[in-house]
Amino acid sequence: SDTFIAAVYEHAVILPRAAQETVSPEDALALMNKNMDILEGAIKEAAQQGAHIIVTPEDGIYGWVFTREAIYPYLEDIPDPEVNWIPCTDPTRFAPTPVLERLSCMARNNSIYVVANIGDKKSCNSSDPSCPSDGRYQYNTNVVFDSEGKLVARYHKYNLFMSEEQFNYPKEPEAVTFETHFGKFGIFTCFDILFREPAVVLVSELQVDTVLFPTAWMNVLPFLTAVEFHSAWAMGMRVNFLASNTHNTIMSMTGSGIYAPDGARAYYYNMKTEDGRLLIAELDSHPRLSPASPPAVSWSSYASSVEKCIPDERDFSGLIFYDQFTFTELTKPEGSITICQKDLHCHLSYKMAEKREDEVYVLGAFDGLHVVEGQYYLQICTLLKCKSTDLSTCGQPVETAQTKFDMFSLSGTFGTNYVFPEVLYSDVQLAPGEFEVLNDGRLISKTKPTKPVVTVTLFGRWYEKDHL
Ligand SMILES: NC(=O)CCCC[C@@H]1SC[C@@H]2NC(=O)N[C@@H]21
Repeated sequence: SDTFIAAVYEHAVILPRAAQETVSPEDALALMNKNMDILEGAIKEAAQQGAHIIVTPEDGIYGWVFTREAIYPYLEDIPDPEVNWIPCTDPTRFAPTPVLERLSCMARNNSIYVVANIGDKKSCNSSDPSCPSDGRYQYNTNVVFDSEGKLVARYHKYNLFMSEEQFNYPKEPEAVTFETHFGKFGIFTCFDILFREPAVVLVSELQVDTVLFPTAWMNVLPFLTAVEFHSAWAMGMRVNFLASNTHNTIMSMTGSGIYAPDGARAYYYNMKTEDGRLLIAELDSHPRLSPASPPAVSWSSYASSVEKCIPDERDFSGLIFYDQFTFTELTKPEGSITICQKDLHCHLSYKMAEKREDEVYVLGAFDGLHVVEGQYYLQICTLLKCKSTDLSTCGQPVETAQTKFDMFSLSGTFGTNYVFPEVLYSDVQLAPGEFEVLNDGRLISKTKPTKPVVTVTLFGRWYEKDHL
């Protein structure tokens, strides 16, 4: 088919009463069934609305903050999909797997692909020198069932966040794909998105059309809020991206979406209530073949051609999420300015509808290794609103703005081809259809931006530099 209907469900997970305590297998299953009751409602509704596939969140069936022992009763031994198995019709073929059986039946009974995140366990012994002392590997795992309930994909998360002490790393990254009549799919989980393997391999080498992305994502402004970063990854990598987040406002977890390469088709961000939400939208099955497919981008072309920047005494430093940026203030209502850090030169042309006295914007550059919660090399050019008119607040999280821009054009001399374009309006709103990336690397407003701007950012990841 040329198009398909995608669904993602943001789920307010029912958490175990004390995730640090070990419960019986019966109590573990009872909690998982409560979550699956809600997921089943969403799956039925999605199927009724014609969806071909639905994604549910990471940790969506049992929650988080477990110890290694406490999560054990929640785990099932998930076979390799090669075994060709429909748990719904053949539940006793392997060791008891009530969660796989129920998920498989939800897919089969509703004729829809179902994507879920659960825990896998694999026993091992001393013949394996890496076998953990408790005699088992435990993996954070995504599973996919096709519309007949067959297990078609199993993916073990490779980039665990802050080590996720309850889980093991798989020995090698797994690039998991499967084919459907509505395109080729790849799958990875949450923190994986910041690294080359398996995320970039799936898109750049295995050429998937759509990425399935269960996540439990804590939002961090100004660049790493879920809807902002995940939609930017879809655009930068030129794939469809189905992001299903958990919903827990205390943990700043909200933000799910159905993203196409040219912008969001549907998204949900809600820090006001504890409601989950089903999103449904139509996507191209093969977005690269679509006439709307954005062109390949030469990211540093434009910025390399403009006047080089000369450090100015008014430039200053500030931290954004532990990284030291170099900033320059936008002092005029319109203009063209540059800022540099190391090899990265960032260039901005802009026009504000009016220059307000009570809001300050800066252009910032960062070229360096981010070292908090994992190491990853970044090159970032950003236009952003400061928290107050005091320049020492520039880089602190800001959600709202009142300044409207008539136009913006942002570019940088990136050393990497992996650059994710972000535009975030006031109140954590995206700007689908209102901006684009030109093939010379400029991120430009297509029309006059309709809402006040919080940030316009080119977020570059330079994977080769992570370990230098
Ligand atoms: N479950 C996960 O793997 C969560 C990782 C996503 C967190 C993103 S990536 C780095 C930022 N730090 C946060 O606290 N949230 C952001």
